Amino acid sequence: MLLEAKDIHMSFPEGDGLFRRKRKEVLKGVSFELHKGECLGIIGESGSGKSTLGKVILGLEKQDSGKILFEGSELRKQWQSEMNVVFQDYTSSVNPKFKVYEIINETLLQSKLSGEDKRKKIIELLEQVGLNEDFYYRYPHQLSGGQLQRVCIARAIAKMPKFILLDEAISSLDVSTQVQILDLLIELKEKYGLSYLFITHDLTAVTYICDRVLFFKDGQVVETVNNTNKLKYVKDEYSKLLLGSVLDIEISC
Ligand SMILES: Nc1ncnc2c1ncn2[C@@H]1O[C@H](COP(=O)(O)OP(=O)(O)OP(=O)(O)O)[C@@H](O)[C@H]1O
Repeated sequence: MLLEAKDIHMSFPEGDGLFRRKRKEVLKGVSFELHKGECLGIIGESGSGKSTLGKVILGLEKQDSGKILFEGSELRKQWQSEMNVVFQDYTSSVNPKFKVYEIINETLLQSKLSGEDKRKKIIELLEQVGLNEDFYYRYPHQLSGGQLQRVCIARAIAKMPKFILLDEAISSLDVSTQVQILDLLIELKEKYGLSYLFITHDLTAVTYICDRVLFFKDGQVVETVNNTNKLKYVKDEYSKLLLGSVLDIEISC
């Protein structure tokens, strides 16, 4: 087991001033397991708490209660460097004043590589995501959306993490670029044994890349499908609704 979430609860303050003591529960007892080398999809409607769950896993938000275990350990310091993230909004997740090599170098700052070795490593990473040396000195505005998302993926894999959170990582791209990025993610997963948590609204992408999928509603996992080829056999009413609205299939009862 790579990652385990056990009964995660999370709430945010609601309202202003005096009323800020009121809290809104966004995660209501979320539990799941992510196996090594698998891609687990989390699909659910907007506002259901998917990104909040991602942030709790990355340690960007602190849960009210519940445990996150990585390789059986709760000690975040030990495993923080084994995780990385690719967000939907590639333009705001990079510093526009940074050149491509500086963006990738953000993950390599602690590495002992220096000078020519670091340059070689960055070029190697660019090649791994289907780019090349020509992109090294370019600024984000000189890249297409797909190319910039590839740079973000290069930054995410630079230290060879075991786990990458993909939060709507393809949603801002056009359909043909989405397929290219999904193919790249599948290739990297197989090559390096990476594990992904793939947060999305997009069921087609789920069937393309995910091994298993969690249906998420109102801060809770309402159903887990262990084989994405069997999506049409979902039992939960919400999962059926979600599937029926996206896929033109008859959902079995
Ligand atoms: N920092 C915050 N402070 C207060 N409320 C927040 C905060 N972050 C998220 N929320 C609220 O938590 C709920 C869940 O948000 P979240 O972004 O996790 O949903 P989501 O399922 O990822 O939605 P989407 O698919 O639209 O990105 C929303 O009602 C949101 O307004």
